[in-house]
Amino acid sequence: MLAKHGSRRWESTISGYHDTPPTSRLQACELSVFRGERLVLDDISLSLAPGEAMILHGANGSGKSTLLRVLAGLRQADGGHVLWAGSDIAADRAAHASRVAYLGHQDALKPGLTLRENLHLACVLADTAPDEAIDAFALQPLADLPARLLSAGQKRRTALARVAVSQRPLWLLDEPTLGLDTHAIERFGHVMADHRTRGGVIVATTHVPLPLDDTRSLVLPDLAAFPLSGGHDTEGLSV
Ligand SMILES: Nc1ncnc2c1ncn2[C@@H]1O[C@H](COP(=O)(O)OP(=O)(O)OP(=O)(O)O)[C@@H](O)[C@H]1O
Repeated sequence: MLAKHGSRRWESTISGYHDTPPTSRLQACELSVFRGERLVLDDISLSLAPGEAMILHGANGSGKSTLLRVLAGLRQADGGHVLWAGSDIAADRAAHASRVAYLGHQDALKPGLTLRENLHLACVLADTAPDEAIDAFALQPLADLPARLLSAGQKRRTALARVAVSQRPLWLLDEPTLGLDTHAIERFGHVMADHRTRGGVIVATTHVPLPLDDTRSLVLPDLAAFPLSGGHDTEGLSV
């Protein structure tokens, strides 16, 4: 358990996140997104129940990061909707932001703050303590070093620890294992399994295998292979 006992977001008996009752579900319905003139996502639908995980596959440029950002509410789709528990996330963006832990390609650490200090704000927002996540990613010996002194893999572990302490039910992870060694990947697998056991949902992009069991998979076609007009003959994708 990564939350402090008695926190707002954690029920003290083994249970799950407060805002992921069994009826909560992430859904994307017929999403389409243009980047500039180019249609990048066309008619993408998905549906994930609490505890489920999905891996997004596809060639470079096929729109995996774009889809994650739309699911996070960081980018608006040009068509279609994203729903959480049946409600359009556009109806209350602040509420959606408070349930999402988003990790992009950048680790977004403050270089002058220590590892532990970098976790502090997420801990305050979630009313959690950092120690269990620090342990989960074997970061104890580094906890009081400024982030600027960490290696690439150590920074990535710290960014993943920040996701873990967030106590957010929806994890959207863009190539989360970038730079991780095999031990760190294994540890990350345990953290993801724990998240799912508590009803958390994961959508992750990756070009390498992730330590996740029983995942759904969505392969995005590379629409750059089609004319700029967006006129192409692929079927809409639905998972
Ligand atoms: N700011 C932008 N303006 C216009 N097009 C963009 C912009 N950013 C990205 N794109 C285009 O959007 C498409 C999808 O990019 P995206 O980053 O979502 O792909 P990806 O599948 O995550 O790629 P990768 O596997 O390389 O990380 C690409 O063709 C890219 O060139």
